[in-house]
Amino acid sequence: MSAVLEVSGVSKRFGAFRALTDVTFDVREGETLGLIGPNGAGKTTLFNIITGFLRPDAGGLHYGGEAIDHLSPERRVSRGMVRTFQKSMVFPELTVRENIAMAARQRAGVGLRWGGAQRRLGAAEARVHQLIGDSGLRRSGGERMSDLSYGEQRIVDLLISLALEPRLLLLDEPTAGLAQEEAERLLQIVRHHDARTSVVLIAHDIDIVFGACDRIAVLNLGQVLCCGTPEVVRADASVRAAYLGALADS
Ligand SMILES: Nc1ncnc2c1ncn2[C@@H]1O[C@H](COP(=O)(O)OP(=O)(O)OP(=O)(O)O)[C@@H](O)[C@H]1O
Repeated sequence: MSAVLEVSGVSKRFGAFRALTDVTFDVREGETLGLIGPNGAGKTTLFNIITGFLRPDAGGLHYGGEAIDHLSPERRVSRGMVRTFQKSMVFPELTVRENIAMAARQRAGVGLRWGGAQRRLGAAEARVHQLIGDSGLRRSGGERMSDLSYGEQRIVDLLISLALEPRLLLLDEPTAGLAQEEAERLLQIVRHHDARTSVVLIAHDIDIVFGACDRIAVLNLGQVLCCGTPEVVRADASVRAAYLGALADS
């Protein structure tokens, strides 16, 4: 399996504080990679570097085989890198369908070019319909976002991201604050994502990460302790010592 993203020797300081030190790992085509670590381990800082909001002090990134360190966040998005934030980004006054449709139309390029606009609009609408239907939301799409539960809004956040048909989807704590059933539904959507999309998932809930991810990278104090399959990570002595001691009992 080839790598869609390669992070090589990335380091980042904030003043004298080392937030990341020599971080190296890759994200492979179509996989879901979990990114875990205690509070302050550097997970969000790493997302900020991958998406271009922060520049590393050392090291670099390759995306689709190309160095992207010089690319702005906007250029990275236009190449299929999509990120969700810990806070919901929907428009509360618009309906579920309208929120997702904005993303689907942007992806389809509707409104940017005249030629074939009608066909692209039709394809975008079909995509919205399919995403809502496959989501298990039990909503028609005509409801205003503000009338949905918090958990349902987070699921729509994910559908908006998927409507952009990302090549690399970066999910920052998408299940935080969700009831168990909603978290499982959201992860089911992630698991059944388009096989061409690679996902990096930050989550604090160990059961969620071990259940949903093909591989897991463990950060601790800004360093990668281990990166491998759930079985490899679960068996790693340094991970157990630093972070997953509780796993020994599970
Ligand atoms: N802009 C900044 N200036 C100074 N320190 C920062 C800045 N951004 C992050 N840090 C520090 O870097 C460390 C890593 O933060 P980061 O948010 O990346 O961790 P995290 O693993 O995402 O934590 P959490 O799980 O709590 O979200 C923390 O100690 C944080 O206080």
